[in-house]
Amino acid sequence: IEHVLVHYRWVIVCLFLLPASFLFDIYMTLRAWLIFKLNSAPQQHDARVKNVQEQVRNFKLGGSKMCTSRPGWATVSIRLGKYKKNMKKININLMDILEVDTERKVVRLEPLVTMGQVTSLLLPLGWTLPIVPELDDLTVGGLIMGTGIETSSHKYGLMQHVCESYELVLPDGSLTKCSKCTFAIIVFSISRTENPDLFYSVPWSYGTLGFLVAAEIRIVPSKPFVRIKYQPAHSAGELVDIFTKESKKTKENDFVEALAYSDEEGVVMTGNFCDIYEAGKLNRIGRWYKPWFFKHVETKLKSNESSVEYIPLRDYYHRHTRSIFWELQDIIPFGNNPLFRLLVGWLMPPKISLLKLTQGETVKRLYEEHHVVQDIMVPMKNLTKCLQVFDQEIKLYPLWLCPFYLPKDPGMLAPPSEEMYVDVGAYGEPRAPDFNNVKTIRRIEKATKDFNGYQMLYADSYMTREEFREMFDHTLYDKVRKSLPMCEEAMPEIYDKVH
Ligand SMILES: Cc1cc2nc3c(=O)[nH]c(=O)nc-3n(C[C@H](O)[C@H](O)[C@@H](O)COP(=O)(O)OP(=O)(O)OC[C@H]3O[C@@H](n4cnc5c(N)ncnc54)[C@H](O)[C@@H]3O)c2cc1C
Ligand SMILES: NC(=O)C1=CN([C@@H]2O[C@H](COP(=O)(O)OP(=O)(O)OC[C@H]3O[C@@H](n4cnc5c(N)ncnc54)[C@H](OP(=O)(O)O)[C@@H]3O)[C@@H](O)[C@H]2O)C=CC1
Ligand SMILES: CC(C)=CCC[C@@H](C)[C@H]1CC[C@H]2C3=C(CC[C@]12C)[C@@]1(C)CC[C@H](O)C[C@@H]1CC3
Repeated sequence: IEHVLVHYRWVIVCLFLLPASFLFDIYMTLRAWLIFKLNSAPQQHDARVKNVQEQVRNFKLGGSKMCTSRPGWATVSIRLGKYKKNMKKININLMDILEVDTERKVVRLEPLVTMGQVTSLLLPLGWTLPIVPELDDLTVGGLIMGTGIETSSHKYGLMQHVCESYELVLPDGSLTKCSKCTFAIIVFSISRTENPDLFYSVPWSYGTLGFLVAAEIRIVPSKPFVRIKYQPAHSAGELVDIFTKESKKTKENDFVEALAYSDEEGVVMTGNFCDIYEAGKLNRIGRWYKPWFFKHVETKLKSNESSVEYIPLRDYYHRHTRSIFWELQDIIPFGNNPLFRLLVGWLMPPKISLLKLTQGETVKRLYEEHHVVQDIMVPMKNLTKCLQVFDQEIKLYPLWLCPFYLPKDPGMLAPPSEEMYVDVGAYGEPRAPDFNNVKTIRRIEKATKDFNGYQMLYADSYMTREEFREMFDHTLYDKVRKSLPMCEEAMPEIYDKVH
């Protein structure tokens, strides 16, 4: 079985995982439809939260700690979460959209709501989240407790920066709400803010302060299409220049992204919401028979000229979903073949959770040793140096470049000053001859720290506890953990979950 899993993984994926993924999606869509029609989600929310409180109150101190019961294989991250084996698992059965408030411009969501659900509901209403992380299965809880980024992040920041409030069941079983400390509140001492210390320490806390049971996230008006401009670059300098310039245009560009195809070539994409499209320039890239998005973008390198096309908004948001960025080419090598797309493309992609569940020990080990999945966030001014480090250490292309604005808010990320950052994402097989998963990633982690950057923690991290504390500012986190009853005794530390 292992031999087949390693050498003919596509057989298993095509014969079993694709139909299973399809059936799972049908079940979830029908369930969501029924819940919406019966309007049952908001009514059941309070009872479900009480159930979470009860489970937490029943937890007995001593030895083990608490985490969510979501199995490791079901999550969108590289790790399997072995810590879950020995911890008391709290079942957070909260997976519905509770309310869309277009007056206050917020949506209230339960933590297991996925990005796929959010876009299905909001886009037809003419609204969207300011940031929609692109994989359908990413959840609100995971993105808040971890982090979320998208190509609109140069305008809005990370997921944490578009959240208005969190409702949490704390380690002692009490329910609390915390919200942002706004300028008006500081200046006029309006006492509407609730526990801002907790609010600012929740992002990147990986569920170590309490259990999220609902969150209010801002919404912004959306339009049905995105006008995309592709600008090819034929040297590293040109790529970084265009990308940096476009990222600064926070008013002009709604979306900015770049794909680096080698150390010398890349394509910068800028996008804007629009209501209509020019005749002959509409490209419905989400359709099952269309080429994978990163392959389509690569064709833009053949020219020196920039070009424009229009993409339906939902297709744009989930543009990297069908090919799981460029990961699927390793799993189904003929996945982008036109005939395969035409016949089977509608079943793609297999669910990440099912890929994880069926990967087996050998595939997992091979991925650990010969594969890189890392996102490194560095100040934009260090992008050139960062690309050189990636080229020297892993030589893996395409690289995903996504700019984001990082304000100087309290919390785990404490940048020296507010500035534009960039996420450099590497997903695939490294071609650097002396690649060694632990040594190489450790060198990249060191470089990241030297650049005043941060590692995204859904990926494998090899830092020591001290190095981790140097990269992420634990001042507020430690203070909040001390102040919350039973927190230090009942909840693990972030490092113990992510290293
Ligand atoms: C995969 C998936 C998951 C989903 N998950 C959930 C979920 O977990 N919880 C959930 O509540 N919904 C969820 N939805 C959304 C919901 O189930 C419907 O798809 C929603 O879009 C209603 O569309 P409709 O056109 O069938 O309803 P219709 O009955 O035709 O809707 C009529 C009109 O009501 C308005 N409307 C629709 N939704 C809302 C709203 N929320 N607030 C105010 N006005 C509205 C719109 O103007 C719409 O045109 C999900 C959808 C999908 C595809
Ligand atoms: N574009 C992007 O921004 C992308 C982001 N990611 C990353 O993927 C991860 C999200 O994946 P997803 O599968 O949704 O999340 P996970 O289930 O992996 O959850 C991530 C962390 O959040 C904690 N958590 C989740 N829900 C709750 C809750 N209700 N209460 C308390 N803690 C909670 C989990 O705790 P526990 O360990 O106890 O289960 C876990 O430590 C994030 O880390 C994100 O940064 C990945 C790809 C793209
Ligand atoms: C855009 C950002 C910030 C991150 C994107 C990260 C994703 C490309 C990865 C997140 C989890 C990864 C997993 C895999 C591929 C790459 C991700 C989707 C696998 C599906 C690869 C095959 C393995 O057998 C299972 C992996 C699970 C996690």
